[in-house]
Amino acid sequence: MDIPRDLTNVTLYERLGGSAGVRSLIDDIIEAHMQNPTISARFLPYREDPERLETAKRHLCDFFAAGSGGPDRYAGRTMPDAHRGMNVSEAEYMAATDDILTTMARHGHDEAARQEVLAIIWSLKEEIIHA
Ligand code: HEM
Repeated sequence: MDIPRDLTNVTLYERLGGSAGVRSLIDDIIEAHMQNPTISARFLPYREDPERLETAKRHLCDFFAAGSGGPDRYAGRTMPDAHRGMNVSEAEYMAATDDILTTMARHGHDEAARQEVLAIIWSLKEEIIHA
């Protein structure tokens, strides 16, 4: 007999495709940041420093995974610490958010998943801008 699958028990992390899904999202989100005129200047220098880029991507993956119900522990800095001194503006925050949601849509993630991620990002706004 088929046991009906209760979709409400599927974590956001699983719906994002687990570790591999999150990694491919982060790769494409960072690429989008590098091509977004509002924030590219913040991210393009990382092209010249692949090791630093990889560390930042690893932290971003862990952060995303830990925040969406995955098994990973986040070992990066807190949001105010990571963005301190950058003086990130509201427009930059909106541009980054837009890249994240657009990339999720391109990866086929539905409205519900995008809304959940948006809610998390929104809750962090005050910790990121003008930190
Ligand atoms: C939209 C919500 C955002 C989230 C959830 C977020 C999250 C993160 C996380 C988890 C890290 C890794 C911290 C670490 O390596 O210890 C990070 C690093 C970074 N973030 Fe954000 N961020 C956001 C928005 C922004 C914006 C708007 C900018 C600039 C326009 C920005 C610029 C950076 C940079 C340059 C780093 C790398 C710092 C470094 O390697 O020294 N972030 N962010």
